[in-house]
Amino acid sequence: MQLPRNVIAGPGAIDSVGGICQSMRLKGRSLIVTGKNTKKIAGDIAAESLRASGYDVDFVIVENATIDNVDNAKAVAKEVNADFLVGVGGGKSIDIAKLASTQLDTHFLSLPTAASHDGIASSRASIIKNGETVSIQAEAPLCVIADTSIIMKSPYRLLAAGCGDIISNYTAVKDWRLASKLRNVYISEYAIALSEMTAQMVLESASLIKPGLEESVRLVVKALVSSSVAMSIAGSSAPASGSEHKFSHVLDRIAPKPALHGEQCGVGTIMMMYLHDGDWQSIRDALKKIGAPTTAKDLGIDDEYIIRALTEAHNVRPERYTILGDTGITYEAAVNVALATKVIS
Ligand SMILES: NC(=O)C1=CN([C@@H]2O[C@H](COP(=O)(O)OP(=O)(O)OC[C@H]3O[C@@H](n4cnc5c(N)ncnc54)[C@H](OP(=O)(O)O)[C@@H]3O)[C@@H](O)[C@H]2O)C=CC1
Ligand SMILES: O=C(CO)COP(=O)(O)O
Ligand SMILES: [Zn+2]
Repeated sequence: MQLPRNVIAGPGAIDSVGGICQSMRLKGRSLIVTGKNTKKIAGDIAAESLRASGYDVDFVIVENATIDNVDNAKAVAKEVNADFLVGVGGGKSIDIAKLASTQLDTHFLSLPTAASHDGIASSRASIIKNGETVSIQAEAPLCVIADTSIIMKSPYRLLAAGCGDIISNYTAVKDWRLASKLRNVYISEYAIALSEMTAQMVLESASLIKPGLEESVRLVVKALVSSSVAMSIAGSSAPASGSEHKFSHVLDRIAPKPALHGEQCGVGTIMMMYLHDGDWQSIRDALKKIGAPTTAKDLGIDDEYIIRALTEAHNVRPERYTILGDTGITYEAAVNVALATKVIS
């Protein structure tokens, strides 16, 4: 069970990165893995704090979480003799730093700049390999430093997406339980309890989650960490990634302009909860209250891609059994699901 040693969340936390690294007895050179926007928003601040504590700092700017970009980050780390990596940004930057550091057998710190996904503290990395998103076992961050002032200032859309990623735990757990009954797949009741509790917390607090509220940020950041820990307890993303994530991963591949990961997972959860004969309306109502997408139109994705992603989702990670089964959903049935749940009209 891989868990972070420290999780520090609060306003201005990023200014203490250097001191925190010293307190954990990290030495030498650091490589910051960040995006083009997040370098300016947080990467440069982290670098200043690291340099003030005597660390050398280099940067690698990344975009998509592909295996090539992981390899490139490793090459740069070797070139600059980095002793540890710091992922600063959204899920992609953090996942690249997470897998690169694991494969380099060195430490990494996770500095999320948005509460947009639940990989901030997990020991899993979601990486695109041969066009498909695969979930790879990595090492959990040594430390998570979530600066709630930076996260507060991030576009609210990112926070709403993070809520979608957490609410998706509902169908992920239902799929995992189904896999256990039909395929005797190992499940962890601890991981399930934590994963479901986290989703329930967000669902029940939906009316408190609003733009510009520090309390909303704290609530969602804590939930994202809990969801991450559930994956680490399970040693797999299964408690947080089921049929709804398969749907999102197909959209990432086929949609001309995919939406955010958590947004797509939220919409996928509405439809997969319908397939599970669960209370999809409460899921939809909560996402609407939070201001997260509930329809294809909200996602900015044409109906045809929603239907295609539904019919192809079962092909993603076929070893992970879900409500979609081995042969998936037919075209007509996919249209019915999307219409019944008002995802398309
Ligand atoms: N490993 C795991 O357990 C998990 C992994 N994931 C993965 O995480 C990814 C989704 O993460 P997500 O964060 O949605 O996607 P991204 O990392 O692509 O971030 C989305 C966008 O938000 C920008 N951004 C981030 N923070 C800020 C900020 N404070 N202000 C302004 N813009 C900001 C990023 O900027 P920039 O361009 O600079 O990066 C990027 O353009 C997917 O690849 C998914 O598979 C999701 C859940 C779990
Ligand atoms: O996004 C995740 C959990 O929210 C990770 O899931 P995957 O293993 O499907 O990439
Ligand atoms: Zn997710």
